Formats: sequence, structure tokens, C-alpha cells
Amino acid sequence: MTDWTDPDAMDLSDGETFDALLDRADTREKGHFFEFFAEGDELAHDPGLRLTHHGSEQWMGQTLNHDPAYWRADTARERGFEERPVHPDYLLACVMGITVEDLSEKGGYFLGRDDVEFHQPATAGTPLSVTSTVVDTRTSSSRPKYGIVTWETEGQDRETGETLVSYRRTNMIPRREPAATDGGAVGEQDDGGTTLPDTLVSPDGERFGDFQAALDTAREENAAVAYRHERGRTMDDQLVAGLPLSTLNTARQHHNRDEMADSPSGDIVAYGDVTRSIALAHARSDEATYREQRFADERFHDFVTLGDTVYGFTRVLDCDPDAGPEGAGAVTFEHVAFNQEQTPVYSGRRTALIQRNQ
Ligand SMILES: CC(C)(COP(=O)(O)OP(=O)(O)OC[C@H]1O[C@@H](n2cnc3c(N)ncnc32)[C@H](O)[C@@H]1OP(=O)(O)O)[C@@H](O)C(=O)NCCC(=O)NCCSC(=O)C[C@H](O)C(=O)O
Repeated sequence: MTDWTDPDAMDLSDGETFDALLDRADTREKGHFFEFFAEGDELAHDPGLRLTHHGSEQWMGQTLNHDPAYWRADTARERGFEERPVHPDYLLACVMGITVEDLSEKGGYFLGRDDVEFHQPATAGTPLSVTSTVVDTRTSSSRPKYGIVTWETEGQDRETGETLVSYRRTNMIPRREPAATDGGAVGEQDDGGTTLPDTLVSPDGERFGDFQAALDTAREENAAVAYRHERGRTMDDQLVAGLPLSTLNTARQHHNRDEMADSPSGDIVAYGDVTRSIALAHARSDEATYREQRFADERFHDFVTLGDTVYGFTRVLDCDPDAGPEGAGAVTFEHVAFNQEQTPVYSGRRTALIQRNQ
């Protein structure tokens, strides 16, 4: 009998031997297929992550989020924070990043997120504790290789138990046993019938009153308040692979080109939270943000790959002067991220407090 524990029993540097060996080896799997998830299951996510200013600044710098309240202690205090918080996009991406190994590492595309609520500002040094509950599972009728799973996730301060952020997200998750045929791409597109406003109005400035005045003007003129932002950001390796890895997001979509060559996108794709954060940064650069409040109805419509450029478009939906502290009012926006071909890749509704005066 050969002693297979003898280091000399096989020459693993020989290409043919190694190839044959790989062919008969089982793979120690990571992540879960669709069949693993059942409604009501609760998962406590194990990866440890502590929020840091370095991580937040790296995230903000790369995504062009320059709001000084997240960079400087004095501005943070002026804006009502007890101490300089980490950026909410970074917090959200970290909370979701930790869940990926358990929920979506198998290669499921992030389709959308709803009910994103920021409960408390989060500060550097906070260790995270993240849990998820499966709230819905169904097979995909258009893509039989996939199922669709929705989870509710809550990110807490591990030391105090305070909830920092919560949301509900939906992914397409590969099935272990795909149905016999793959329905492939989408159903029918609805190609007509959309009416557009006669005119698009832009606010004159970046304050709450500017958004409110623009909405008043638009109502009189059968117009919408909608505008594009000038900046664009081309997706490089740091954005596509680096940022998700820094949040412990292990989804192969972002860092394994070999695996992704055979996937619907054909290449690695940007983490949805990076794409979204860039479009939001473009929008925030044209407004005097006071505080982020909530997001709803977030959708990821198309892939963003290396070399794509992410631009932003904003529509103003509502202004509420009575929400928020004296110096700010709430504005609800619809933000769209789009690429160099003007294809929308992300859309979502955001409510933020916007400062009233200089
Ligand atoms: C993923 C896509 C290629 C799918 O394309 P297509 O087949 O054209 O999409 P449909 O719109 O028809 O949707 C397919 C089915 O999914 C359901 N769906 C879609 N959105 C939602 C939603 N928000 N909530 C619930 N269900 C939704 C539809 O109803 C369809 O169901 P069925 O008819 O039964 O089949 C395409 O959407 C695409 O390219 N999207 C972009 C994906 C993306 O790039 N995401 C971000 C990057 S991936 C990522 O960030 C991973 C992350 O790290 C993580 O781990 O989650």
C-alpha cells in the first residue's frame, strides 16, 4: 500500500499529477445555496469587525463623500453629533459585509434593499454584532438556476447592544439543484407609455429652502425637480475589489475574476454599496446635508464592472419643514446611479435632513 501521507508519494509540482488530483478532490464549500434558507431562520454572523476612522475615511475618500462632519470633530459637534461619527454608507456596507459569508457568498446578486433605518450615529472603535432573519424565500420564475431570498438584518454595537442600523435586503441566490432549463434573461420589457414632465427644474442652491422653492415652482409648471450631477467615478480595482474586502465582504463577485468569467456579468462586479455610495456622494456634493435618515426601495438594476463610470441623477420628491431640528428640514430624494452608457444601475429613495441656512 502506498503511504499517501509520505511527502514524496506524489509530486504536486507536476502539472498533470496536480490536475488529476484536483479533479477528484472535493471542495470545502463556503456560503450557502438557496436550499439552505428557510423562512424564520435566524443567523448570528460571526466575522468580527470594528468600525474605524481609517476604514470610514478610506471609504469616503474613494467614493467622493466629503461631508466635513465625518472628517472633522468641530464640524461634527456643530452638527449635533457628540463625537465624530463614521460615515453611514461605511456603517451600512460593514454591517452588510459581515453577513455575506453566511448569506450571499455563493454568488447571489444583490437585487435590492428596503427599510434602511439609521437608529444611532456610529463611532470609531465600535465592534459590530450583526444578526439576520430569513423573511422570504422563493424560486425565480425567470431564472431557474436561482432562488430569491429576503432577509432582515440588524447591526448593533456589540458592547452596548444598541441598534445602529437595520434593513431588509433581497438577493438572487444560486440553487444547488437548478431546474432543468435556465430561462435566461428577463421577461418582456414595457417599452412605452411613460409620460415625462414638460420641464425639469433644478434647485438654485443646496439648502432646504432651495429644494422647497424648486418644488413649489415645479408644481406651478407641470415640471419635476430633477437634475444630474457632474462628477463621475470610474471603477478601478480598489473600488471593485478593495472596498468590499475591507468590510469583510467575501462575495466572489467582487474579487474572483476566474469564477465570474462564467457568470451572467462575465467579470467581477462592484459591491452594490460602493456603486450606491458614489452616486449618493455626487448628490450630497450638491446639497447641504445635515443628517442621513433613511433609505427605501433600493434596487440594483444592472452590473457595474471594472472600467465603468458611475454618475448620479436626482429627483426631489418631497420637502417636510416640520421634520428635524430647528436648523434643518427633511427632503426625500430619488437617486439614480447610471453608467457611461446612461444605463441606470441603482435607484433608491432617500430621506435626509438638509440645513436651512448658512
Ligand atoms: C441580477 C440581474 C441580472 C437580474 O436580471 P433580470 O433577470 O433582468 O432581473 P429581473 O428584474 O427580471 O429580476 C429577476 C427576478 O428577481 C426578482 N427581483 C428583482 N428585484 C427584486 C427585488 N428588489 N426584490 C425582490 N425580488 C426582486 C424579480 O421579480 C424576478 O423574479 P422572477 O420573475 O420570479 O424571476 C439584474 O437585476 C442585474 O444585473 N442586477 C444588478 C445586480 C448587481 O449588480 N448587484 C450589485 C452587485 S452584487 C453585490 O453587491 C453582492 C453583495 O456583495 C452581496 O453579497 O449581496
